[in-house]
Amino acid sequence: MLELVNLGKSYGGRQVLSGLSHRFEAGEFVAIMGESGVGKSTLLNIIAGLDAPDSGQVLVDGQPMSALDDDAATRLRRSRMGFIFQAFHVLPHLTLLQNVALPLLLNGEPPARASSMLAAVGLGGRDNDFPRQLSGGELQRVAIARALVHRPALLLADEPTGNLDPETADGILQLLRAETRASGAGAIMVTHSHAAAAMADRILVLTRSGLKETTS
Ligand SMILES: Nc1ncnc2c1ncn2[C@@H]1O[C@H](COP(=O)(O)OP(=O)(O)OP(=O)(O)O)[C@@H](O)[C@H]1O
Repeated sequence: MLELVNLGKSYGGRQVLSGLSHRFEAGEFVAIMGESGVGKSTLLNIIAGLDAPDSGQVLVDGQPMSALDDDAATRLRRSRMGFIFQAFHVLPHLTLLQNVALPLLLNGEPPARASSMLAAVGLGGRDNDFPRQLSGGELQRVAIARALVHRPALLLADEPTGNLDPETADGILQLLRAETRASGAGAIMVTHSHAAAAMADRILVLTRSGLKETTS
């Protein structure tokens, strides 16, 4: 469903991605690992359409993202993708419930599932709290609930368990797996954690020469 064709990206004359091609199948859970600074977040941002490649294409269901106008790209992201970013982008003036319900509201769907998603990430009963009342790990769990609430076809996650203790991280990873399996969603998860990567269907390592499959 998602294909990267010959992607190139540089910042200020420094080449980060070069000639990167890869095909992700629908419904597979893929972990991307690699050295700090190699371009993992850059790649995820390009897939998410938040950053543009200098060259090459991102194809979604065979269609180049670059061929979509801004409205169509926004609709595609909003309805088909879920995002968990390193900076959680939780909106401070909305309650936790309102934050999690946002993707449903933007897609014109009833917000019924938002409260149960908060409970699923261990924040049951805190619907009316505000983000300022939460720890970093709790905020991350709100971001995870929001990324999954509209059952996206593709989940993009940048270090989704980076701020969590090992036990909470394990619970969240199991939730990510269960939710994506239940809805047939694919996931691309950038992580430095071998424990997190171990639950993926495939582990890819990003190096200067591209994405390489690994068995460990
Ligand atoms: N907006 C930007 N402007 C300039 N340089 C950038 C920008 N975004 C990323 N870079 C540079 O691109 C390189 C790759 O960054 P990126 O965040 O993608 O790496 P990463 O593999 O995700 O690293 P980490 O594992 O440390 O999070 C880095 O050298 C970074 O400084």
